[in-house]
Amino acid sequence: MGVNMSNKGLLIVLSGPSGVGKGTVKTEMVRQQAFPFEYSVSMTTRKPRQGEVDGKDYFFVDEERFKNAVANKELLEYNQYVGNYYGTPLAPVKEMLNMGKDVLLEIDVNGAKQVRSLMPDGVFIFLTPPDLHELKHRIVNRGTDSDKAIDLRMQQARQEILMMQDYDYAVVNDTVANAVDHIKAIVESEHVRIARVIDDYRNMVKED
Ligand SMILES: Nc1ncnc2c1ncn2[C@@H]1O[C@H](COP(=O)(O)OP(=O)(O)OP(=O)(O)O)[C@@H](O)[C@H]1O
Ligand SMILES: Nc1nc2c(ncn2[C@@H]2O[C@H](COP(=O)(O)O)[C@@H](O)[C@H]2O)c(=O)[nH]1
Repeated sequence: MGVNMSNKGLLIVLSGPSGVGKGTVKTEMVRQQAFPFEYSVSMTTRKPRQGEVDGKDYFFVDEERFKNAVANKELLEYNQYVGNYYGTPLAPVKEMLNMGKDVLLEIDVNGAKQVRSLMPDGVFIFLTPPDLHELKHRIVNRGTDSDKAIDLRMQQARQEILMMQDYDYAVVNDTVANAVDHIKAIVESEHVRIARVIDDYRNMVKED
């Protein structure tokens, strides 16, 4: 983890297997106003689920539009996941960070790896389920995926959980309240850490 020495906002990458509760935890952080952040709305070729709103949950696009976005370098990262494309529009992320706002990305582990190599100053948080049985229970209970899609998501999850060691922090989503508190503490301590490093450098320059 590097230190962001500019006045830019903090990039917060929340990743972890599908169904662990990333979206639920993010929504609760917004509801509680746990800390100020902007949410990066991803682009996807997946069809909207019931209740999902274009431009709020995702930008729902067809494959041609997605491939154009890739070709035009409009995406910070992208990945194909269980038959659909998902990617992070770059311009709004850059704009928000430049305005000094913290930006939260909620993306899969493959995308997080790409972001890590491009923006190592971010804070990378892996949300993990208490166990795989509970993960499956959550995906099944969500009621949005076919049996085949559930099997594919569980197969992916087994691979993804092994990548936890590449993250700055792991947070167990046992209860949503615990996960929110833990993420809030991580972001706050990250801001304190950055402020301390900047102060140390300022003092060093003064003393010279
Ligand atoms: N701590 C928790 N305890 C019990 N159920 C939870 C918890 N967190 C989330 N859930 C439930 O698990 C299901 C999956 O949650 P959610 O859709 O937020 O996961 P996700 O990680 O965002 O998934 P995806 O990456 O596929 O979008 C939902 O039905 C949600 O209500
Ligand atoms: N690499 C990216 N992964 C993303 C992005 N937006 C969401 N996701 C991840 O995809 C899977 C499936 O999501 P679902 O909404 O179909 O359940 C899940 O792990 C998401 O976190 C993105 O922009 N880039």
